[in-house]
Amino acid sequence: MPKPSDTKALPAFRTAGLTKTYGEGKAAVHALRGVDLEVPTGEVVVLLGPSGSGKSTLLNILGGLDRATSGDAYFTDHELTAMADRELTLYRRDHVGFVFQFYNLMPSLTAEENVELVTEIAHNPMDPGKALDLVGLGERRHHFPAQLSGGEQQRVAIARAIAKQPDVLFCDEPTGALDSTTGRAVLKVLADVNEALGTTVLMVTHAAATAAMAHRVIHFADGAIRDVVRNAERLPPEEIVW
Ligand SMILES: Nc1ncnc2c1ncn2[C@@H]1O[C@H](COP(=O)(O)OP(=O)(O)OP(=O)(O)O)[C@@H](O)[C@H]1O
Repeated sequence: MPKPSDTKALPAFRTAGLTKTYGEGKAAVHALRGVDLEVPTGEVVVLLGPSGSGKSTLLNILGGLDRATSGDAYFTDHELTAMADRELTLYRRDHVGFVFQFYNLMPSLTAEENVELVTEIAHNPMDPGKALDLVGLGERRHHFPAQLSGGEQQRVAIARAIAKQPDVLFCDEPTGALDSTTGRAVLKVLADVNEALGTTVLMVTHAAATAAMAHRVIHFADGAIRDVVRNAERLPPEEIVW
């Protein structure tokens, strides 16, 4: 799939009537029950909602990791819901970065080598050292994950995700395993990446206070959007308390 050209004016994502049902019959779980959503390009968007309300399911569909049951989902002008598996793979490879609660770093590789795993196959990568500089870990590039704190390991995972210069960064509970001070440092890195690179950031979190750093907050309940709030003023991550 080519890099979208002149798509700045298009929303990063649009969905209409998006549903996802796991299983069938009496065992069916309706994880998404008709989601109509718009995520503007370049924004930090936080998804909040009770456990089981469908946040990760939505993130996984928009990230090309899972498929919807019905409805439409677009990334810019590309229809994700119409893509063949091969196209979805290319979409994930060329446009999307993921940051999860657990960092999934290779323990036998240094920070820099973990980032290189991605840059070696990426379409338009940045220098791994630059990615580590951006997350404040340039000096620790030769350290192994076991020599880094949880927050530092998460920053390596963020460096790995941004090194391929994705259009979108999906973050599922990126601070879930971290204490609040370390979590704030990680959120600051995400805000800095959004600011410096214009990367759209879509973040699922249980830490409701995180909403204060977002351009837009989507409240989820029972597989649907209950409310979308645009923050008139955003709080710097370092001022967020939870
Ligand atoms: N692979 C699956 N098979 C069956 N049911 C699933 C599967 N994945 C998710 N579900 C169900 O779909 C619903 C939505 O799950 P999802 O993980 O999207 O919620 P969530 O809002 O992200 O929850 P949490 O905040 O706890 O992570 C839940 O009822 C969950 O049990």
